[in-house]
Amino acid sequence: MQTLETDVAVIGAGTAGLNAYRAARAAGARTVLIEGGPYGTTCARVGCMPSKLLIAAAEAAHALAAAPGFGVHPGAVRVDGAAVMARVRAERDRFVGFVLDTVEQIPVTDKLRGHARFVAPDRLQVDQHTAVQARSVVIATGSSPILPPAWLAAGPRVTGSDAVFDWASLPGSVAVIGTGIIGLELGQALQRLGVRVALYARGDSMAQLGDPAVAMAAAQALARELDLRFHTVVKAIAADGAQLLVRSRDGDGRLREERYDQVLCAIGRQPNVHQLGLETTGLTLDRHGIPLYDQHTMQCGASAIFIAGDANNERPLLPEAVDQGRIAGDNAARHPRVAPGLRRTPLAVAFTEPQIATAGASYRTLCATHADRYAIGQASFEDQGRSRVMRQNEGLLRVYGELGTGRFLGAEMVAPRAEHLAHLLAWACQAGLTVAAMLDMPFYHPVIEEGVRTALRDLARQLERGQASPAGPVPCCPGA
Ligand SMILES: Cc1cc2nc3c(=O)[nH]c(=O)nc-3n(C[C@H](O)[C@H](O)[C@H](O)COP(=O)(O)OP(=O)(O)OC[C@H]3O[C@@H](n4cnc5c(N)ncnc54)[C@H](O)[C@@H]3O)c2cc1C
Ligand SMILES: NC(=O)c1ccc[n+]([C@@H]2O[C@H](COP(=O)([O-])OP(=O)(O)OC[C@H]3O[C@@H](n4cnc5c(N)ncnc54)[C@H](O)[C@@H]3O)[C@@H](O)[C@H]2O)c1
Repeated sequence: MQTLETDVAVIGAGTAGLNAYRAARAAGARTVLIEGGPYGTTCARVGCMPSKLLIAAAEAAHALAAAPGFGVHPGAVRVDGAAVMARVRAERDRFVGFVLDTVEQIPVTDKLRGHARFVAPDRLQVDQHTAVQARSVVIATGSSPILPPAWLAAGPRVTGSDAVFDWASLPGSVAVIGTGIIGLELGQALQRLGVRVALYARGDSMAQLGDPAVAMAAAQALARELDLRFHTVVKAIAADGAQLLVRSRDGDGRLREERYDQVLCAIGRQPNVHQLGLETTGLTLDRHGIPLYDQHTMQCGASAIFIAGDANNERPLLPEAVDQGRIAGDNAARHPRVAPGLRRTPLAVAFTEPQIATAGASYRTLCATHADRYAIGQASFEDQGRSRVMRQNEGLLRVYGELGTGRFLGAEMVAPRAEHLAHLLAWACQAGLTVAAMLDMPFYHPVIEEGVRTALRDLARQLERGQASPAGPVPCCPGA
């Protein structure tokens, strides 16, 4: 057993960990980066990038399927599943390669392989080979898919999303459990690539949406092409020859048994904090076992331990892992002189079609923080000019503004090209613009952004009237 002394130890060489490492080094600290799994990051290996590669293939197939609506007839479309998956893997490997190059450039003496766990607040045990004595520690251990053992017992055809990107070809049928971002993105992509897909949702939530009106619009839009089973509980999964038998019960109590080639379990991810020996640190944990921490410094209590990225479950998204990792690494190096870092306006995009996006304060947050002190404006995309031109005229945008000040607070939407609308709105939010100031901005024609203007005009009217919502009291019931 060797002992290693350092200023900062970073646990996890994912996106948050790599950024923490760089920031700590830039602040002049001796830093050790500890990785227990493969290098390459979740984003590049099994997250953002391979999922968007699969979605890109699905968009190509969908564009052909939608072409006759414009009078364009491409002929018989054939999806070569093996070729689709080969491209996903090849491009994925290329993205992973860039990360591996970065890791390769880190001095060997700064890298340690193995799983780390605390044995004291300032001491880590890495596998059985190294004890690390550190002035500060950054926890950047990421998250893992939740996979119920009872479902996994049905065999290797029950998987989380990680396994999808290693499929050699496309299966004939997939049951997707969960209508969070992963379930919807992958479920729709597979369906568009010709796979028979059914999505099981125990409630009626849609991705990250909290606004019931937008969630309903999203459900309506996606149900046009997807077999969405709301209020349906998966009771059991069993092996059935080469297939899987899925037993479910719907909201009316009806039992169903159906066969699929694969089950994709997308019921959420949990932070990797439970095998870390946190009980030896004296940190106060929340009810999920995550240390309490300051969202501006990433510091856990008054300790020299910092937590960043999916590990803290605050906003488990790539840009957040970057920012939080940087803040945590910088403060770990400077401890005890920690300082708040830049936390940006929340922004999240689900790459479904239509896309689902949230920017600024979410509906659920406003219900908690603003109660009846905010108004809602909205715009439907059904008759929106440019959306109709593109035959993508579906969706709903709801924008929120503060009564009294007229300040723009946030938005939830299901809309064509929502990734761009959400950026626009998040920037306005972070700049602290009022709704009136936003309406003074230029809008071209014909563009989807004109839908934003329609919603903002509606919001301006509601703010003018001093009303909490266009249709009476705002139904503040998260998940409704
Ligand atoms: C299918 C999918 C699609 C996604 N799409 C998007 C998207 O489009 N846009 C977006 O913004 N976000 C997306 N995300 C989320 C994004 O990928 C994550 O938020 C981000 O990668 C988290 O980075 P991280 O550094 O916190 O964790 P990771 O990159 O997972 O890094 C954690 C590292 O810690 C290591 N580790 C864990 N425990 C220990 C230990 N005890 N000792 C040593 N090492 C340890 C792990 O091996 C891992 O390498 C997606 C996620 C998934 C799963
Ligand atoms: N485009 C993106 O930015 C993107 C894409 C993919 C993933 N991600 C990140 O990954 C995280 C994890 O995604 P996710 O979709 O796995 O989790 P999620 O938490 O977003 O959604 C999980 C869903 O599964 C449902 N669920 C839970 N238990 C269930 C059960 N027993 N049966 C049926 N449904 C059940 C939940 O109600 C929820 O709707 C996301 O929160 C997001 O931060 C982001």
